[in-house]
Amino acid sequence: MTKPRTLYDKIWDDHVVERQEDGTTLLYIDRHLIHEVTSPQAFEGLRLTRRAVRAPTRTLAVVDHNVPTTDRSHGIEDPESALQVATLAENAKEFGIEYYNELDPRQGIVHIVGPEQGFTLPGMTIVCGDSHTSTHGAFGALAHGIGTSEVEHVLATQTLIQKKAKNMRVTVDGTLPEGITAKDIVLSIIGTIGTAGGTGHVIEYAGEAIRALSMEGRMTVCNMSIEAGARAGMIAPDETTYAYIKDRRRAPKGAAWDAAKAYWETLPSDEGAEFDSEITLDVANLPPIVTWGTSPDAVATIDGRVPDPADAPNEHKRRAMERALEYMGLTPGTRITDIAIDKAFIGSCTNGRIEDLRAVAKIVEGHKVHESVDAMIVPGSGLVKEQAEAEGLDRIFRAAGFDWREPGCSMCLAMNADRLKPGERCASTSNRNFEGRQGFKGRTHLVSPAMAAAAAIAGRFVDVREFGRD
Ligand SMILES: CC(C)[C@H](C(=O)O)[C@@H](O)C(=O)O
Ligand code: SF4
Repeated sequence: MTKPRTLYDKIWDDHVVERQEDGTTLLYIDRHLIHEVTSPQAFEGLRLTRRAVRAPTRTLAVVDHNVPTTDRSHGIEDPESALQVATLAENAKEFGIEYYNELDPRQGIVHIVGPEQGFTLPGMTIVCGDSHTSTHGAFGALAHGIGTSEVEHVLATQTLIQKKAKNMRVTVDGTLPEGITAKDIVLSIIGTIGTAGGTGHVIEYAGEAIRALSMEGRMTVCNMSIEAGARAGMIAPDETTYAYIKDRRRAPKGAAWDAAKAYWETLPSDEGAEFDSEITLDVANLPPIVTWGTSPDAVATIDGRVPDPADAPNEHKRRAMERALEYMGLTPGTRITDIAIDKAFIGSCTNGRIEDLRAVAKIVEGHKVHESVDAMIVPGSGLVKEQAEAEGLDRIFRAAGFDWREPGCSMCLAMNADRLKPGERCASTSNRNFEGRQGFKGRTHLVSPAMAAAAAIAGRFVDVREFGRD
């Protein structure tokens, strides 16, 4: 009998090109996604050494971080962004890589585009010069971010030097209550294990609450694995996965589909496979989660209050909490529902997919954005935008007073014109709430799309479970 293996073990084993005694391994890379921020020097490196891209068809390039989310049909005004975008376009052309420019309907945030195109498939190794590459793990792939020098290495060789991480399993039991989402699950996981809880590990998410999630929800969970410190997050493929992939443009067809599916079905962790660490959570009574601080593990529940540093377990924690509260402009003991917001941002690779927008539409239909709030919705891709418009969601958003934008990363990280002003407070569906993340001195509260939508309307955080009842 061979030793039972995890999903991670299996994908790893199937991609080893060579392994040295100290564990240093050359891994084959199936898919490489490229965006404008982390690729210019990598292509420059290829040029300097007169190398080609080893496997152009395994590489896909798209602009997302720098693109403005306003009308771009007349070019990009900001010279720096225009240069970043033009550079990617030139590099893709010169090296023969498929490229979606800012006017292409397939353009969008790289982690939304890969799955949409069927470029992301189970059992694959997938990398991108971007930390949220973990998103693709939702398909039962081993997917993680890499640095720019590694981007060059993958472009040139289609391999990556790695050491194997440990296996961690997070089992999420229970049936998710109405109005509670994948975002609340992952924020609650991070709140439980902390931002270093997954360090050195690849997390496999399992359990009935994970199985019940759509692919969109699974992507939201895997997306934030990086915020728990993990190298990657993954979910074993199942019928939900196959139904999402089938007939996508780059997915295998006909006999190739059958063969691929037969392989994918061998991937789930074997019974008795050993995990180096295990966590179990029950979400049957999970309330909506709102972050109060400047780290994604600073979580509170909607019915809770801003915590008091006096209750911190140690001096170091107390200081960090004090600093976070000062930055966030919050006082200990304040009810979360008494926190007023200035902006709402709905979008990002965490929550910029069609299902997220449907959840928002359900909340905002027939309501108006609060007079003191500026609210924007940025679809994760052109295809998400098209789908939302085909369903009439954009009309609901506009009628409620939301700004309906062109796809991109936008205010998730403020690399374009979409940003918070100093002191502004935002209900955001993105994944990071660090100081300055959404603009200098901007204040970010991470929430689910439904919670951001409800806050935009109420002007403060409210419980989506009660929203619209009165
Ligand atoms: C710009 C890019 C390198 C960065 C990342 O790696 O995650 C960005 O996408 C982010 O979310 O901070
Ligand atoms: S949406 Fe945000 S987290 Fe995702 S890739 Fe863009 S900047 Fe990074």
